[in-house]
Amino acid sequence: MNTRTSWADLAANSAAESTKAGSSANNGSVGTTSGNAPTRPTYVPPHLRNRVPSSDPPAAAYSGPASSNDRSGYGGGSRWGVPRNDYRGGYGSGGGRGGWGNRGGWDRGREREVNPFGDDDETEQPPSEQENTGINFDAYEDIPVETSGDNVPPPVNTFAEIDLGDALNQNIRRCKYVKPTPVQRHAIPISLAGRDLMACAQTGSGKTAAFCFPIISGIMKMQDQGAQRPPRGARTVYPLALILSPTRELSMQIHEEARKFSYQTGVKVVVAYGGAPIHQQVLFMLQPFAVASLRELERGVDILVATPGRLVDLLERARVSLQMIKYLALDEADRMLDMGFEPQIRKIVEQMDMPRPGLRQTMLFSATFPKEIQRLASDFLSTYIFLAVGRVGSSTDLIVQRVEFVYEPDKRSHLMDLLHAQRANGVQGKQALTLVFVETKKGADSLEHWLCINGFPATSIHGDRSQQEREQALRSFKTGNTPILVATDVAARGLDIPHVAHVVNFDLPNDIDDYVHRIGRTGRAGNSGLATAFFNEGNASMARPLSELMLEANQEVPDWLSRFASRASFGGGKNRRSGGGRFGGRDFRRDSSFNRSNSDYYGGGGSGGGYGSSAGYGSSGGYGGGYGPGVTSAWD
Ligand SMILES: Nc1ncnc2c1ncn2[C@@H]1O[C@H](COP(=O)(O)OP(=O)(O)OP(=O)(O)O)[C@@H](O)[C@H]1O
Repeated sequence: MNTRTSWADLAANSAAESTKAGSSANNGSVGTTSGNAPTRPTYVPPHLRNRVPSSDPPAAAYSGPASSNDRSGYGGGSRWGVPRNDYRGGYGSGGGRGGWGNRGGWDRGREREVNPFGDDDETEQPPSEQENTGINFDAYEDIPVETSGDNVPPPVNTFAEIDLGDALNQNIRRCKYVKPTPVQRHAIPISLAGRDLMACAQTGSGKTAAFCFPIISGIMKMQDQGAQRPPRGARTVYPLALILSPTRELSMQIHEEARKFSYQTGVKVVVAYGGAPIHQQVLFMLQPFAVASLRELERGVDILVATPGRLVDLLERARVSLQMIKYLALDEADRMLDMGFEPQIRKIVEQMDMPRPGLRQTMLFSATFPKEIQRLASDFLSTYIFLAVGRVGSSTDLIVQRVEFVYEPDKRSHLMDLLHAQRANGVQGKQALTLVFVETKKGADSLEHWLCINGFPATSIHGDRSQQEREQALRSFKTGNTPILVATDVAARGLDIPHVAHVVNFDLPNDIDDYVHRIGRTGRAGNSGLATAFFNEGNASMARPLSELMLEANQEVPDWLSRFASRASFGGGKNRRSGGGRFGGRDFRRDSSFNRSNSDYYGGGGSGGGYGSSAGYGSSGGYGGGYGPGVTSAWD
């Protein structure tokens, strides 16, 4: 149960944490202090922002700390010309242009590995259980867990109980992970036992490590057993594991995490993701950077982290072969299998040279898993275990949720009121990190502009921004240089940004699962957070799923929303609650209406078919669309 405080207090508390944690990064930064508008010498309006000067050189395969004028005419992610202080030393670039890169991992010439922890002096201090590990374990003590499938391996309580290998265990300690989170307690033994897995667990509950640890540990074991690897330097590379995610930023984040977990294990992790808009990309593929990065990749990859579009491109150009894949992980698996991505995923998994289910191990993870998507996903799995941790498809009750009725034309001034109050309650006048979701890219640009001219340093992330702008915006937000990030759904899933105090759904999404992922950018790893949604008649179809979700998460549902919910006709395609709207998400194999043919879904493996069937998926725009006419998908 939440200890309720006002939203401003919550935001202020979180800002206090932010201040502590981010003080070095923020040191002297412009735009986060006091209520006055910052000095903005070089503001560039949104319509000029994507004009990348043609003289802008291709990014190098490695870049150290950059100077402040290397970005398209404006300095910080804020576009205010704020001096940049948000580069992490030693961070391999991969360029801002997408493409490839082992981002700072291996010095491939000499096979010397850059320490991703920056603790080269090796004075390792094992953290005590009291020490702040980023996870508030008490919040997870009584979390409900449900598993189904044959012979489910028992969960563990500690990392020590699992044979992950010394090097990986040391990295877990370096990450200050004292004990496994609930999803890790269950998922890691299942995966180590070689079983396929479909796992649902709440946002921010540690799913990345849950799929990375077994993969890294498995590859280490293969190395110990002297497994044959293809020769390095070949034009085609043969990764042993593939991790797919829907956005570039999420792929980069998974890569960074995986690189930490695999430090000094001998396991090599490389990321490949989409980059600039297609016309620039074609041009860019001819640039030396692309060639250099491909060469880098040719020096070896064990785990390839990728977005689907870029991977298809690489497969078609025969730069990557999936023949040797032993592990396939789909993060945000329900998104990866919805209308937008499903054909690409089928191509990668079924139509290229990847080993069949049963010959590889497949792990699907998400916080939401609608039954229709579970059914689709079963095509990719063999005799799998379904794991549900927490109220799946639900939000965590660590997030205080507010819904406010705001007419469309009043949204901006209402947002302004929230931000002013938040600033007044903030720590030392600092703005708490606030993530504002809007529906369209244009809407993001225009709100960002409006916030900036009204004294709130903001930046934005959406699909029309270049990759380097997107990365820069994220950095600028993380460091607090621009403590407001206006985003489309491209930032809704997976991004782990510490100290986000407040998520504002300026425009509510059309899909309740998207709402769950969006608000999950706060209240992560056991910390509290606040989510405010602006609701009006245009969101009537969300009234019912939203009020149900809030009730489930012990939130106060305003009377007016309940009235909307009782009026709203329900049963529309998009707002089915994940897993059937009850605790645990539900294994679709247990639902007789999904088992019409009486085939043995517990047997998994290829019997699932049924895409486009009368189960409802694929009809009326299908699940997970949510983009109105003229709105292009925010996804990569
Ligand atoms: N065992 C652990 N101990 C302490 N911190 C952990 C542990 N496992 C993960 N974390 C931290 O918890 C945070 C959230 O983890 P992660 O990003 O994997 O969540 P997630 O479940 O994938 O969220 P989402 O559904 O939003 O993608 C990260 O900062 C991660 O480093």
